[in-house]
Amino acid sequence: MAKKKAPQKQKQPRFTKPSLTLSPKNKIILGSFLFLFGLALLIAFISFLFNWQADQSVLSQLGDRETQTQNLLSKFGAGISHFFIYDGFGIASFALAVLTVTSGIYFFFNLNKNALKNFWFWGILVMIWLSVFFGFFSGSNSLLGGTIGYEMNDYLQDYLGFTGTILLLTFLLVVYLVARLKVTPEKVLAVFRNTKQEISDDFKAPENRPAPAVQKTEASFKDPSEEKQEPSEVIIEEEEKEEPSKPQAAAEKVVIRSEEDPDDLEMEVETATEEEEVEDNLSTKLVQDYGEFDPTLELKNFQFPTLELLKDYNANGGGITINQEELEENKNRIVDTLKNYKIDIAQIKATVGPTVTLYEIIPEAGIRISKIKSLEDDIALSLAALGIRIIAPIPGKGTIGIEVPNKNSTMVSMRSVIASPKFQKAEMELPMALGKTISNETFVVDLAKMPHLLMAGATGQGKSVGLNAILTSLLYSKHPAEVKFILVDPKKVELTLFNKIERHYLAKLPDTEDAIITDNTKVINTLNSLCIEMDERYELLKEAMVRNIKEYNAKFKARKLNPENGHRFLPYIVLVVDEFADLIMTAGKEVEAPIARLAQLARAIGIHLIIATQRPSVNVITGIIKANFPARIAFRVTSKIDSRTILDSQGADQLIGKGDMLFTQGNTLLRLQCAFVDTPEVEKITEFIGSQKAYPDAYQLPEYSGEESGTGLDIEVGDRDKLFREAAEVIVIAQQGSASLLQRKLKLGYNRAGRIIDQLEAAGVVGPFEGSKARQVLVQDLEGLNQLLDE
Ligand SMILES: Nc1ncnc2c1ncn2[C@@H]1O[C@H](COP(=O)(O)OP(=O)(O)OP(=O)(O)O)[C@@H](O)[C@H]1O
Repeated sequence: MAKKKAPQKQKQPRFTKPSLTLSPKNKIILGSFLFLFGLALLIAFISFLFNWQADQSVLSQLGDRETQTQNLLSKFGAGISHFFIYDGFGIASFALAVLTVTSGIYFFFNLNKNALKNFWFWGILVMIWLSVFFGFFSGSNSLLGGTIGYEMNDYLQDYLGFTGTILLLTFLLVVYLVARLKVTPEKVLAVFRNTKQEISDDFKAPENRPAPAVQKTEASFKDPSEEKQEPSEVIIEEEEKEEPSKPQAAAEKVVIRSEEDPDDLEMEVETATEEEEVEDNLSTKLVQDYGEFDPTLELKNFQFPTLELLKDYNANGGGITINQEELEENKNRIVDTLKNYKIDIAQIKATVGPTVTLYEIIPEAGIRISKIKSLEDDIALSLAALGIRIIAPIPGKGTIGIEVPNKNSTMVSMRSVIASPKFQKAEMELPMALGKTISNETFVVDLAKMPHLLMAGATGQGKSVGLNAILTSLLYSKHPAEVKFILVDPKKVELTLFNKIERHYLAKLPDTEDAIITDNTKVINTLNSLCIEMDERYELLKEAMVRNIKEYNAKFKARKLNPENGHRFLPYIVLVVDEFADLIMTAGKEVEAPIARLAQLARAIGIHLIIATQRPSVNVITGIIKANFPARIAFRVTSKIDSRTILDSQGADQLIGKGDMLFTQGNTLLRLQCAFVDTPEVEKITEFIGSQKAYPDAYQLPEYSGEESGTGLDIEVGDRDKLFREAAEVIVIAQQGSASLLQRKLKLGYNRAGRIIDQLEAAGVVGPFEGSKARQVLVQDLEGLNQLLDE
């Protein structure tokens, strides 16, 4: 299949690296020299075979002009042939001549140099092998192996003996056949089988053979019986290809005519040749010259935060402590309680986690699961513990689970999850180390796969810590070039620490001061701007003919997308809203609509949303939002109804708080202990990052001026941009009022293009802002424009 050609308008990069590669002209000169030199070697070698004895006596006088030699290339021929054949590798030296001729052809036609290197490598090996092999016969003819072949053969025979040398040469031959000619036992067998098949086919009657369609057509002109007796030979002539630049899939024409009867009707057979792959030359060349595009280059000395910045909470005490007494006591209570209700247990097993212990029981046959489930409160009463959860049955296992909180829970430190191999080796786009599971395994998920996360929990149950844990995970795994955060914090205090990494990791609207958004009206603008970014990204993906951001960035890194056409490396954007309820209460539909739109569409283009709320009621987490957030985290909530709103099932109301949480990605519920990261730790991390070299500014989101600022523009004529007139013409000709068009055509930044659009609106060239659609152009043609502007 033909690969996509590099964009037509691709230009040479601005700086050209001094290159050692030959210019096309020099390649032709070198190619012809090598070709002719190789040819001279061939002629000299062949001539040497016949005249070597005659010329041998004059070898010492080759410097003398009067000396006569028989070699076709005279003294040069005699000398060089003697050097290579007699003193060198014997007749195997012909390989050198062939290799030189081949090199000439390769340079002349500028063919793939890697293949040439391969030729030389294997050619030299074959030459040495042949020379050693012919060394066996050097006694009878000293030209066969040459002096080197003879000596090497002699040397090998001294150490390995005659048989050993033969075995070694055979082994090397096998290596050559397998490594170079790719001969495999299967292929050898297939060749044998084919030959056998052909022989047996020959014995079969010709009419039994399925004749190719073309032969059938030809046969219809002849007497079939005649043909049966004397199958006429056909000559297949390949017509010279007239136009080498014809499309690759063009059919190859073959003329078939009978040799017996030259007057017989000629028939043209067309067979479609396989489409050749069009090498994406420019991108391959760019990658060869400059290497793959590296998005991290601008901050190439950026250092990821070190583990030392995180506190080691388990340093003295370490890990989970198993309290045998507590386990035994709980087990007995569970067994006794169930026995009171006439439920016998066949087996019981305990898994101790950081905060809860899971008791898995297998009841005796005939016990109804619903009966155990209904005893939840009774078991909780008898264990005198909060937060007991019964999972009946545990999905994927034939057991019933009873989760009982530990008396002394163990804190899961952020350090332990970040240091775990699971996180360190995670091959994910946006890895998040959320915490540890009940079996004490580190739990890491990919935000890019989720693709959006809804987080809820009553106040003080660990939401903010959870958000910090997620952000910390991303800071520990992603370079500032790869991910950008938009932080919305109506509470104004939770995420302020991240201000320090504004120019590394944050994204914001142009011309705004704070990157962390605390004002609800700004949230609306940011969300709408993010929608514009989303549309732009989809447009870029469409142009690049890829389906998602991963493929797009891979293509961009391989330099197959031209930055001059607006293509750029796309970082992931993670929008974090700390208190969604507050937002929806004040802005309502205005935020719900863009959030729903982003949630529905943004997954492919690398925009992911994390939304946290204290109040998981249905007017906050509306149906449309819920439908688009399949991944959910629930910390402890106060009522069963809230639990249902977040998880679609109860359970979150039975959690014990302090980071105890339930996680779902649409199917099963998983109980996790969230990793704990304290404010001073976050502060240290952000300080560590913030003190390093940063980008000049935060990542700029597309400008969105909001509806109210779109009207009543009053821009002085003198304040118009220098490119105002040119921009107006571009817009009128294209009849499309979009800033991105100006960006592309006039190579402007987004801000300047946006400003020009505002000026065009004020001048009456384009209509008002219409959301993500292009503005209406109010002037029909250039004449109209001139008239308008002259006024
Ligand atoms: N994973 C955890 N491990 C241990 N303790 C935790 C964990 N998460 C939270 N806590 C404890 O709970 C307290 C409150 O957590 P956090 O501030 O995250 O609550 P919140 O849900 O954000 O509350 P609010 O909504 O009022 O901001 C923390 O100060 C901490 O002591």
